[in-house]
Amino acid sequence: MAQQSIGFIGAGNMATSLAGGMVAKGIRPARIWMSDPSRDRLEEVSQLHRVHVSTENRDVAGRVDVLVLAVKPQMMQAVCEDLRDLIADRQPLVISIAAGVTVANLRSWLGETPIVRCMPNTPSLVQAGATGLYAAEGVSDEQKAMAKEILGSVGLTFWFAEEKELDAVTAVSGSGPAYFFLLMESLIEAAKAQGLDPATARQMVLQTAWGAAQLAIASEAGPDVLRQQVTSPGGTTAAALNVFEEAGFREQVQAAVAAARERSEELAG
Ligand SMILES: NC(=O)C1=CN([C@@H]2O[C@H](COP(=O)(O)OP(=O)(O)OC[C@H]3O[C@@H](n4cnc5c(N)ncnc54)[C@H](OP(=O)(O)O)[C@@H]3O)[C@@H](O)[C@H]2O)C=CC1
Ligand SMILES: O=C(O)[C@@H]1CCC=N1
Repeated sequence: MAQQSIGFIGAGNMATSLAGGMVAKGIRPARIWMSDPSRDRLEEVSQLHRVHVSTENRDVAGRVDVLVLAVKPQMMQAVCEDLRDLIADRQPLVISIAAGVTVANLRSWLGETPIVRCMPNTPSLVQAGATGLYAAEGVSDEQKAMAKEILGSVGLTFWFAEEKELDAVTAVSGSGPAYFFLLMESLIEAAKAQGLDPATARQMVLQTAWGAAQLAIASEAGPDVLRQQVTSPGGTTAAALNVFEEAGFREQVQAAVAAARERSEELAG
């Protein structure tokens, strides 16, 4: 990977997942900077990943080649406007990971600079991320390659030609890990309710989730076929799946993803 320095504005869950994943992948921590108002948080991140930290966003934005904006969407305007003069001078590649915040929003707050919007997810921490990317007009091929290299160091990357598509990406892969974690939580609770001890319940559920994902990735067959292979006619799986189907599980997933997409659109303001 090239030797550009990378700065994160905001050292929250997603930024630390990305930075931690990048360091674990072999990117030198000395190339990574992070800023956040919380000294405690920065101390924790620097202990864990050995990256440079600062409580001053301008200190980070003034020294890096690639600036990753990783604050909550609601904070983005104030954060960008504070950096506007530095951005005008330095013209770094800006990568925003914020849900819903559009290139038009970012341009109006930051001024002219190359902008890539992306939607990563927290499994990036273990190099198992999935990131959707969209390059605004004016981003060079070299800058696109740089963005792909950074996000690609922590998982799979997918380019989208239309910015609007990122709302669907947010609802599917951005928020998606939480849907699977909810299923894991619920299955652990159910296992405990059936009398398994908590530690065993947790391990068995996580191994089952990991195994199912690995099998689905490795297999040519789709998840529908793999589901059928588990489901013996008149057996236990059929009894469980009937409960899910009767409760409208599929419709609930459709509605949940539509709600996430709608929220992503609302965040654009
Ligand atoms: N979490 C996820 O799975 C994903 C999140 N995202 C996007 O990533 C962004 C961050 O989300 P997430 O990591 O979950 O949120 P967090 O709240 O965990 O992280 C945001 C961080 O920014 C800090 N912060 C607040 N104000 C400022 C400021 N003025 N300057 C610098 N840092 C500041 C916050 O500090 P404090 O807590 O003290 O306010 C917090 O540490 C969002 O825009 C979200 O849409 C995208 C994909 C997935
Ligand atoms: O919940 C959120 O808004 C962010 C975006 C995708 C995942 N977390």
